[in-house]
Amino acid sequence: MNAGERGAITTVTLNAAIDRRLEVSVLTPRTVMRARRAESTAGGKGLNVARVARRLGCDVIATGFIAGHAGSFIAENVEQEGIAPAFVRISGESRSCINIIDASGHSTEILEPGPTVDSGDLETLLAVVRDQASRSSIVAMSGSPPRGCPEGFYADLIREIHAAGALAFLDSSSACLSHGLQARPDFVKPNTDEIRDLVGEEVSCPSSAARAAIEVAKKHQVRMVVVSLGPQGAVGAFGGRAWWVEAPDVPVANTVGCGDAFVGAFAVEHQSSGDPVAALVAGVRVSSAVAMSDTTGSFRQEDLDLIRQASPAIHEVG
Ligand SMILES: O=P(O)(O)OC[C@@]1(O)O[C@H](CO)[C@@H](O)[C@@H]1O
Repeated sequence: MNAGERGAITTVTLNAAIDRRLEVSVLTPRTVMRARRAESTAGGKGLNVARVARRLGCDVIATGFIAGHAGSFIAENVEQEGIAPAFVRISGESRSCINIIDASGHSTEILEPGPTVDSGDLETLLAVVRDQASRSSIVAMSGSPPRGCPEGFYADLIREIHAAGALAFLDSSSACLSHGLQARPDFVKPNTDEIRDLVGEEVSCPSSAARAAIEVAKKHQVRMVVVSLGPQGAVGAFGGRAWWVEAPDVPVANTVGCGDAFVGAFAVEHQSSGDPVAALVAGVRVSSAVAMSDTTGSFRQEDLDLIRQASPAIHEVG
């Protein structure tokens, strides 16, 4: 099978979750609060990536660990979205991630630890990823690891993905990111704190992000390094050059899952055009549309259509 026949994008969510979004008027610690609205979606970063890539028309396979009744909810929710589930079932119960939004739009997140994996679970997932990578153009791995998962596991997955001939995208942090970089993923998306830790210099604006992204790309031989700058947009370093795409000015309802939406949209555009700058534009546009929607890691087509009407603001920087 050559790369052109690999239609799908596979996402890996090591610690899948039920994302619970609760709306309250005022968040008051040490009191009893009643939520005005509550919503549950399949979450953990990789499943937000999967949902967005599917909504953009791509064939998507979702793998990772799920457990218990919560795991069944996650698998059903994913299937309803038209995503092919290829999860590994483990013992215990998948976690819930709580996002409390108050009337001023501020978000407070509480993330449960989730179940513990053992070496047999990890071996099973490696085999599933090896198999799915052979029919995918891109395997996108996102999020924090569950308990019991070694920090170098993403690096093991990257080696399997490359051996199967697919591109490896990694969106994680701390030790998982630094270990993962040693296996040379094709794409990473550190935030400003994470890239500051990698280069040892403050990153606060597009030009400092561009310098840092070029340095990380060169040092770790990563083809695509993107730094998310929140409301300022994103900077991407590709082939020794860097571009900044400004985010459009939109009314923000819920920012949880915007970074994941960026990865989903970047992957879909990269798969179809192979152009990382076009993928950077797609990522910024779709993550802005996701910020406009109440639902975590999802967007309304009319918001995206409106954003797409304006020409993107792209600048070469660095
Ligand atoms: O613990 P992780 O996997 O790093 O993050 C989990 C999480 O906060 O990330 C997503 C938003 O990016 C949410 O869907 C989810 O609850």
